[in-house]
Amino acid sequence: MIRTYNGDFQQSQAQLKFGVLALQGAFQEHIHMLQNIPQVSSAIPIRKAEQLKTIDALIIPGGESTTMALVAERSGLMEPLREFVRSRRPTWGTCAGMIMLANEANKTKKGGQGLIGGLDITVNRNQFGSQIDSFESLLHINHITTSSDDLFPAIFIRAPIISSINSSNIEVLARLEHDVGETDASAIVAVKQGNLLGTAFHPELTNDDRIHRYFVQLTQDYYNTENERKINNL
Ligand SMILES: NC(=O)CC[C@H](N)C(=O)O
Repeated sequence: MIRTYNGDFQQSQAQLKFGVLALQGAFQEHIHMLQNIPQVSSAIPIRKAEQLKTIDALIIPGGESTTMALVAERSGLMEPLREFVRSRRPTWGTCAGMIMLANEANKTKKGGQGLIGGLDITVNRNQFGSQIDSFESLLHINHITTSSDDLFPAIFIRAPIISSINSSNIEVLARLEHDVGETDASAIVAVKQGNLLGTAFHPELTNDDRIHRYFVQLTQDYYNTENERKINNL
């Protein structure tokens, strides 16, 4: 028997509740992907701070990080989102979502833009400029792909890159692998730091749910360990 986060005993697997920030951008696609994963009991759009208390893990989708930050600030969500990340609950940002999770962003709008923070990285917004707005690339991703036969189809749309890693706790999960315009093949496009994930691309726009499954597994492992720790301390 597994004890879930809220202390209930379940017969089989932990049933995890996921939220997807739904202020703007590609949130519906994430919700659909999550709903098809067995350990996920619910995947709901998050628009209010109170809803954050009801979920075990969060995805921040792609879209436009400046708009997302503005709406989050207006809805009183910015500080609760920071608190969610500080509480160590698993959080994954894709594209604009990764920008929101970065501690530092370059090429921000005039006067800067609000960030949730948590990932000790610097991101360059709109790295590929208008010349290469969108492209698809097959990537090796740590923990996700195992050989050159099962690479991940990564869709980049006005994407950022991770221009600097500012902590030894960051694990690089993926690099571009091919030069794209002026951007070198070594550019970092996916990272992990504890329970935080950041991907510069859009896995929810593919048919490949391996990163979603990985995120769900990471969430399940985290709560299993937490519960064991709590039970041992009883
Ligand atoms: N597809 C995306 O999420 C684009 C990100 C967008 N360029 C931003 O800066 O927020």
